[in-house]
Amino acid sequence: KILLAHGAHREGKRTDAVMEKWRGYGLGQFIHWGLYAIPGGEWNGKQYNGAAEWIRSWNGIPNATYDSLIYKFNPTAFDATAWAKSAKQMGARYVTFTTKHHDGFCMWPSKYSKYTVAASPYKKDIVKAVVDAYDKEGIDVILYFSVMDWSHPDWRYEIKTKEDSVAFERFKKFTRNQLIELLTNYPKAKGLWFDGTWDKSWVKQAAFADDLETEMRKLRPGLIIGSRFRADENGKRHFDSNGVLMGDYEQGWERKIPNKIEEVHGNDWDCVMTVPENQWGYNKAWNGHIKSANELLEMTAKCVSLGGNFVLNFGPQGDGAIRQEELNLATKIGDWMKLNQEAIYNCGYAGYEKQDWGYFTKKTGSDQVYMVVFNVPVSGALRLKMPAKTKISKAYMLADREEKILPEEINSNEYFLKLKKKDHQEPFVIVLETGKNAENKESIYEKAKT
Ligand SMILES: C[C@@H]1N[C@@H](c2nc3ccccc3[nH]2)[C@H](O)[C@@H]1O
Repeated sequence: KILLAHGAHREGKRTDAVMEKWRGYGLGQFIHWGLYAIPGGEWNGKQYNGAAEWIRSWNGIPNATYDSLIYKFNPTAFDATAWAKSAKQMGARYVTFTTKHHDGFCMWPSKYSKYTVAASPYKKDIVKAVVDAYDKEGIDVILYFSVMDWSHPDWRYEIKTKEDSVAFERFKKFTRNQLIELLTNYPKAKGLWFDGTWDKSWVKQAAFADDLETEMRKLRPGLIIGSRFRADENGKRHFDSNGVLMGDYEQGWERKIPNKIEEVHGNDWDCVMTVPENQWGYNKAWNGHIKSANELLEMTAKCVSLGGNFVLNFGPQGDGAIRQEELNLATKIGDWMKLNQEAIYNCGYAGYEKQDWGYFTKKTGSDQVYMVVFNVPVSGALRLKMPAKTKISKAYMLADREEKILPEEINSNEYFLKLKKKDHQEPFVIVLETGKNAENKESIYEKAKT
C-alpha cells in the first residue's frame, strides 16, 4: 500500500441508512437545464454537432453572445411540480439537477456570481423550486455542480504561470464559497454530483479538494459524494494510487453500463444515460438513435442486476417545458414500473450467472430472486441455470401471482420454465422463491465422462 495523504478515506461500501437508501433507489432522473436550452444545439440556422449543453465552447457562437442569453432567460412554462409529478409517475426515486454546468450560469441566486438567474428576467431561484417540488413528491435530490466554469475569469485548464496560480487560488475560493452556499441554502439535498473535474488545474488540487470534501461532509453529515470530485496527490481519479475508490460510489458510468459484476469492484455505482446518443441539454434536433422505453427498461434492469442504479436524463426546453418525446418515455417507463417495481427497488446482484432470457435481481436482505425477462426463446420455454445447492421452491409471474410456473428439471440445477403466454410484447418478471437444497440430495443427473 502506498502511503497517501489525500487518497480514499474509507474502503468498501458505506453502511449508513442514507447510503442504504441510495443503494436501493434503482431508478433516477437526471435533469440538464440552463441557458444552453435556449439555442437548443443550433445558432444562426447552423447545427452544433456536439452535445447541446456544450454549445458555448463552439466557435459558431461568440462567448459574449452566449452569455447574453441570460437576458433571454424567462422560462414561462417552467413548473417544478409538473416535473416532479412526471418523475414520480415514472418511478424515479432520486433526481440529479444541474445547479451550474460548464458554462458557469447558476440556476440559483449565488452571492458569488453575477451570472445567475437573479440577473435574468426570470429572477427566481430555480434550484429551490426543484428541491422543494421533488422533496414534496418524496424524490430525493442530488445537486449537480460543474467545477469547470468557462465564464469565470479565474478558471484555468492548467496552471502554467504565476498569474495562472494566483487566478486559480481565487477560483478555488469561489468554488468553495458556492458549494458551501449550495449546502447551506438547500439542506434537503442528499448529495452532490461533481462534473468538470478532469483538467490538470483541478487534478493538481488534491489537498484542497480533500479538505473541501471533509468540510462539506462535516457541514452536511451523510452527504453523498461520488468518485468524480477529486484526485489523490498523484493525480489518480476515481480510484486512488492504491486502487481504492474515492467518494461514496463509482461515478464513471456515463453513457455506459458494466457487463459483469467484476467491473464494479464491489462498489456502489450509478449509470447516467442520455435518451439520444449524446445530448444532455435540450437539442431541437431529436435525431440519431433515440432509445425506446424497452431499451431504457433493459438498461435499468441491467444496472440493478449488477448492484447499481440507472439515472435517465431529461433536457427541458428553454421555456421550461419538458419535450413530449421525453414525457412519453417517462409515462411508458412508469407504466411498467407500476407493475414490476418490486424487482427493481431495493434490489441488487443475485450472484447467479447471466442468462440469455434477461437479468436476475435479488431483493436486498431476502432470498427473493426476480427474473426480469426481455428475450423469450421461440420454444416459449426459458432455460434456467441455478447455482448448485439452490432449489426453486416456487415460481410465478409477478404481474399475476396466480400464474404459477412449474420448473421442469432438465439437468442438475438446470430447468425449463414453460410460459403460458409466448408472445410477450413487454418485458415481464418471474418471481423465484429459492431455498437451499437438502445437502445430501443425490443428483439424478450424471456428468458425462469425457
Ligand atoms: C453528465 C455529463 N457530463 C458532461 C460531460 N463533459 C464532458 C467532457 C468530455 C467528455 C465527456 C463529457 N461529459 C456532459 O455535458 C453532461 O453534463
